Amino acid sequence: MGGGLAQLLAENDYELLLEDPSEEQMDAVIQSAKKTSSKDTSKQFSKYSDMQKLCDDLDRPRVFLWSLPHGGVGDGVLGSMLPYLEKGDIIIDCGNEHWENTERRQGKCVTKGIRYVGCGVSGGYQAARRGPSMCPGADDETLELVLPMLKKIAAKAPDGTPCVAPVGTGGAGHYCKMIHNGIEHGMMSAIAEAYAIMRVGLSMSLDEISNVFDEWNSKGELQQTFLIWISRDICRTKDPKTGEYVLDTVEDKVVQDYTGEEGTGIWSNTEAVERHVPAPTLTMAHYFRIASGDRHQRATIQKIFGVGSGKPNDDHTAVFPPQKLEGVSDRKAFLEDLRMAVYTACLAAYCQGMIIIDKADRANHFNVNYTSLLQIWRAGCIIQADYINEKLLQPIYTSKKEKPDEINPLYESDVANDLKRGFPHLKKVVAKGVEGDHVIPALSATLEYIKYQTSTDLPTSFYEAQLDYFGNHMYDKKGDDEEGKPTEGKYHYEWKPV
Ligand SMILES: NC(=O)C1=CN([C@@H]2O[C@H](COP(=O)(O)OP(=O)(O)OC[C@H]3O[C@@H](n4cnc5c(N)ncnc54)[C@H](OP(=O)(O)O)[C@@H]3O)[C@@H](O)[C@H]2O)C=CC1
Ligand SMILES: O=C(CO)[C@H](O)[C@H](O)COP(=O)(O)O
Repeated sequence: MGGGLAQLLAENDYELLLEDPSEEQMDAVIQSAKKTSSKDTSKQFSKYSDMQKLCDDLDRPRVFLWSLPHGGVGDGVLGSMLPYLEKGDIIIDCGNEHWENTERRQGKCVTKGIRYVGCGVSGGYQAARRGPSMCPGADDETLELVLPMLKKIAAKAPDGTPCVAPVGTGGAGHYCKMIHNGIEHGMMSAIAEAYAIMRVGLSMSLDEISNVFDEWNSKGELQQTFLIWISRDICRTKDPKTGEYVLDTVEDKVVQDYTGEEGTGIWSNTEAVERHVPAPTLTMAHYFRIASGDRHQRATIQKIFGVGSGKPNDDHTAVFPPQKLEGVSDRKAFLEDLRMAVYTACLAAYCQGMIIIDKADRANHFNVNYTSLLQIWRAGCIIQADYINEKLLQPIYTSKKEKPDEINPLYESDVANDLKRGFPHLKKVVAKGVEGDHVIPALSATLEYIKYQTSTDLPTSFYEAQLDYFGNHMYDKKGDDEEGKPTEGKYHYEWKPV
């Protein structure tokens, strides 16, 4: 990511002083720039292995931009620079850093007059090279200083507006990028689940599935959705050396949460729970990927259930294998159900993410600029979804000039209508999927979400009774609920007098 951003900055006429633990990596960046740049940028790069020398050689005001693994690495790099930094220097942290680390570092820097920007970057390594979506958070004055440079390199929406804008103060940029990734995980899971339904449930070939994704991407509610258009490409990509579909060679495990490379999935779900925001599309997608990550454990459990050898590499099977869907006489109609089911899950993921941001915004005084945030997500990012962003969410957020106490997309009739419209399609897909033993965690969780989030008659009356029975936790009587925040119940019943 850092290498791509460096090349992009060079192409935009900036001079780059590179620093990396590996000289080879710096050479690779310079070589890549030679091959891929629209002009000769080789004279704009120089390599450093000594932080003091790099700091001395940089023109004032000095701007440091890095893209590092989160946590200790960033702390270490900042620690190695701090002795040489001065008032007015600017650091732009483009990694996926935890927002609390960002705020801690901002606190550390501010005492020396150093400006620290927490800038989430999205779009992957290719966008880093050609134009990413960038989500910077810091005080207004600092953002004003860095925006001209970031605007030059950021992705541009079709109307030319750069996908970078001031998002908020403190750790707001990294916070919003973290939730971007949470939304991304919900969307990815729903699409992966739909892929398997088509492949196994409808016995479709990869080329056929690719065509379906292409159609979904071309019009309607999933139009210009990054994850749909890359799904089209993933399904049709063959390795020219072997003639095999690359997808058919990919093992079924997502390991990022185990390796500690990334933390955004864990953090966004922890945030949801801690802020009391039901976000089941995000959370079920996350549980699904952590279950997938430990293939050895799955194989062991499978053997105990009486299937397979227990060795992760021997088998690609299941105790309850997904089946061809029964009773789908009209494939075209079912594919339309599937399209709407995926759209509904993607929309729910967006809503859940926006609600988490809203809660955190008010609790942490981030002062999030939602119009900026949605502008940032218009192009160059993984959750680009034109209909959801431009047709549904932008009108809602731009109409709220005076920030109300709470911005909740579920309170908005256009979003509500779409979730209502998607519900019967999602229900059909989930019902068929359940019948055929398909693995559909994000889709089924979204169906449940829509049901419970729109009901005032839930089985949780029974749950509350259980809590009161064993724990004297108190309950409210029907009709007692007061407007406002949830409060402790007023009644206890001696269910089993001693
Ligand atoms: N990959 C992606 O699609 C995206 C990644 N991100 C975020 O960007 C950041 C970088 O990701 P990515 O480029 O994929 O990761 P890489 O592992 O490719 O790059 C990490 C960089 O950090 C350097 N580094 C590692 N350890 C140290 C250390 N102790 N001291 C100094 N430098 C160190 C590495 O050096 P060396 O090259 O020598 O190993 C490398 O240059 C992460 O925070 C990631 O979450 C954000 C959006 C998209
Ligand atoms: O930030 C990203 C995209 O937006 C990166 O691709 C990141 O590596 C994805 O990791 P994770 O799935 O663990 O969030």
